Amino acid sequence: MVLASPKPIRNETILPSDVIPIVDLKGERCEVIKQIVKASEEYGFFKVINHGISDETIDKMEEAGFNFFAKPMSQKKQASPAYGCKNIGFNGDIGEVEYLLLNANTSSIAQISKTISNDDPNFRYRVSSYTEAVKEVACEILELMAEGLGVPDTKVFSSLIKDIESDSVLRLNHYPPKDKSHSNNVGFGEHSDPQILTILRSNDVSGLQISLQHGLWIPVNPDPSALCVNVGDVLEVMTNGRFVSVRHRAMTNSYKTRMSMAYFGAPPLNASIVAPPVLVTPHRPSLFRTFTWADYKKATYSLRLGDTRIQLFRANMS
Ligand SMILES: C=C1C[C@]23C[C@@]1(O)CC[C@H]2[C@@]12CC[C@H](O)[C@@](C)(C(=O)O1)[C@H]2[C@@H]3C(=O)O
Ligand SMILES: O=C(O)CCC(=O)C(=O)O
Ligand SMILES: [Fe+2]
Repeated sequence: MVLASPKPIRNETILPSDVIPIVDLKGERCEVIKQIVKASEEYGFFKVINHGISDETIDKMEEAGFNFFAKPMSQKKQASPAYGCKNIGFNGDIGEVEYLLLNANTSSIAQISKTISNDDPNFRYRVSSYTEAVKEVACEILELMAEGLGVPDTKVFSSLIKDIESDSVLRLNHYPPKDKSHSNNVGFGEHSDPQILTILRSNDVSGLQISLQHGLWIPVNPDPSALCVNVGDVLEVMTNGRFVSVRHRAMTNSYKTRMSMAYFGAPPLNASIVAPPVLVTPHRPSLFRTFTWADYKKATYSLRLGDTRIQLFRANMS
C-alpha cells in the first residue's frame, strides 16, 4: 500500500525529508559532538540512533500508552487535567489529538498512577523506567553540546534537568487516523517547545514535520528505533542564540494511529536562564535578558501554541 504524503495547507511547501541529520551516539566522540552542534545550529533538530535505551523499556512504555488510550472516554476523563482530548493548553488551541501529560518526577508519576491505572504497579514502573532512561539520554546529549560549544562546565545544561526540582514533563500524544477528506489534518499545530531539550519517540507512522522557514515543512521519516531531539526555547537562550529552537507540528495519518512519547527536559521553576559567560562576548553580546523558568512558563501558558514567546525575553525588549 502506498501511503499518501501530507497534503500541503494553503501556500505551504513540503520538502523531502532526507536532509534531517542522524547522529549515531556510539560513533566516534569528536564526530558525534561536531554533528550535534551543527544540527542544533542549523535545524535545532536531529535524530539519534544507538541511544542505549532498551527495546523492552520503550515497548513497555508504548504498550502502557496504547492501553491507556484504549480505555473508555469516561475512564480517561478521570485523569483530567493530565488527560485531554482535542484541546491543547488553555487558550483555545485545538488539534486532532488526545494526550496524557505527566510531571516527570517519580512522586508525581506514583500519584497520577493511582488515578489512571488503579495504582497498577506495571504502569507506574513502565513510566518511571522510560522517563529515567530518556532523561539519561537527554543529559548525555546536553553534555556533548556543552563540550562542543567550548563551555568549561559541561554539566551546565544537564544539571538543570537532573535537579530533583526539575519541572520536566512526559507527554503521550495519540493521533487516531483521519481520512484525507477530513478538513483538518493537523494533529498538533506549529510551535516550538519551551523547555531545554525534547526527546521524542514515535511508532512507525509518519506525521512529525519541522519548519526551518515560514511555510516550508520537512517531514520527519518515522523510525521507532531512533529518538528525535528538539532544541527548546530555553536552550536557545542558554546558548545565546547559537542553537535554535525548532518549530514543528504533527499531522494526522490517513490510515494509521500514531503515538508519540515526548520527554521535555526542563529546569527547576526558580532556575535562572542565562548563557554561560563563554558564550557571551563583546562580539556576541547577550541576546536575552535574565529570567527564571517560572517567568518563561508563565508567559508560555498565557500565550497561544504557535506564538514565538522567546521574543518577549530579547535583551532590547522592555
Ligand atoms: C497552548 C499551549 C499548550 C502548551 C502551553 C501553551 O500555552 C503553549 C505551549 C504548549 C506546549 C508545547 C510543548 C509541550 O507539548 C507543552 C507541554 C509545553 O510545555 O508547551 C505544551 C503546553 C501544554 O500542552 O500544556
Ligand atoms: O507528536 C509529535 O510528533 C509532536 C508532539 C509535540 O510536538 C509536542 O508534544 O510538543
Ligand atoms: Fe512539540
